[in-house]
Amino acid sequence: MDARAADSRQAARAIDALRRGWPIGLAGAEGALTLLPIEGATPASLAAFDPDARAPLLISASRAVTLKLVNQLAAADTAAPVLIARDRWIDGPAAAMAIADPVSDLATPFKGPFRALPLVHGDAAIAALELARLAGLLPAYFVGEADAPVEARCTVGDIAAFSDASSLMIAARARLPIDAKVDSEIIAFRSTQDPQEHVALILGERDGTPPVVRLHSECLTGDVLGSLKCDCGPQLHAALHEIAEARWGVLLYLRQEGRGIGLINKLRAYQLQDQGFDTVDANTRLGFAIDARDFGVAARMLDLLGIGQVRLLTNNPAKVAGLEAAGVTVAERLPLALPSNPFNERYLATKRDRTGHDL
Ligand SMILES: Nc1nc2c(ncn2[C@@H]2O[C@H](COP(=O)(O)OP(=O)(O)OP(=O)(O)O)[C@@H](O)[C@H]2O)c(=O)[nH]1
Ligand SMILES: [Zn+2]
Repeated sequence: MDARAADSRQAARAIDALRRGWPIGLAGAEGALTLLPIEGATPASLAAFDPDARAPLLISASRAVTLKLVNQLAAADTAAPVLIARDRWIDGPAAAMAIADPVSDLATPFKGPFRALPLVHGDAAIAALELARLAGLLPAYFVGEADAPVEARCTVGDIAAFSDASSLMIAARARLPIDAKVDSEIIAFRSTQDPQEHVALILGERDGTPPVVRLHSECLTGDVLGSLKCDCGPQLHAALHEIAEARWGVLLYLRQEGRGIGLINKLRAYQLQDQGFDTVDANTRLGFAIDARDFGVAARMLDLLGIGQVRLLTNNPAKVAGLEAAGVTVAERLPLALPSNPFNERYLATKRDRTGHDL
């Protein structure tokens, strides 16, 4: 690996390339990988990347479990990404997509046989899956020859630098009377890395007491469209009204759609839920963490607002732990539970039973 300092711009370029379906190089301490994302690959882009049709596939460990590949791996390797040999039946992007995308398993139940290969450059492989998440893609790649053409090159360190919230700054603020409280101000944040613009709403007049704070993760379907599959929309409005009734408080609107996997992957998770999997298993089957959010960004926003202590509106112990780990004192946890409906009953039960929500 080259010894230059970590540069988040290289990760930003790599993410942009992946979104466009372009190949990238990714270097780790153990060596470099040349990668073409399976999602977005075309017969032409694959032929340019891998003219001899030899490039193996890199997939997540949990996807390998579903594909019954783990029995070919050493027990110690079951959490690591998995390389699959490019056997003849994997004859193009469509066959590879059937391997990458669990949503299509019902349509293409007979796949294989698979041959697992020893994983090379493990740290780069793990970072590659993280980069796919940041790009909103399925975590799956063709792994090409070292001299295959690439559009961007980054390192494992660049990706870590990209996710560092310390460059987040306040970019603009304005008075914003809202339905829940006329006396409110909106503050938008920007970082030099991540283009996501997080937002804070401050309701009421700041006094010396810890504010009531809600960390709300973006949910386009629930917040905007009134989806009944989750509790996000009603929670957002209930939180704003609770904060409005407190002495003062803050709502952080965090651009962490789908618990950090992005809108498109969340909709894939919804399709898996329609096939019978719950919200936890749907994420895992896609190859993602159950919750990919990083609440360090929320801590940084609070810090920029001069808030060190909060009364946190949540049922999620991971939010309390995440804020505390990042240096924010959670003086009190206030519950925020709303009535269920027939469409989100199972989702709420899963949060209670499998992710430790206090519901
Ligand atoms: N991946 C995935 N994300 C979902 C699903 N349903 C809702 N979400 C996302 O989950 C996030 C909502 O979580 P929050 O309401 O902030 O928090 P929480 O973890 O439920 O904890 P509380 O503070 O107790 O509400 C949003 O980003 C939604 O888009 C799902 O089935 N799959
Ligand atoms: Zn939601």
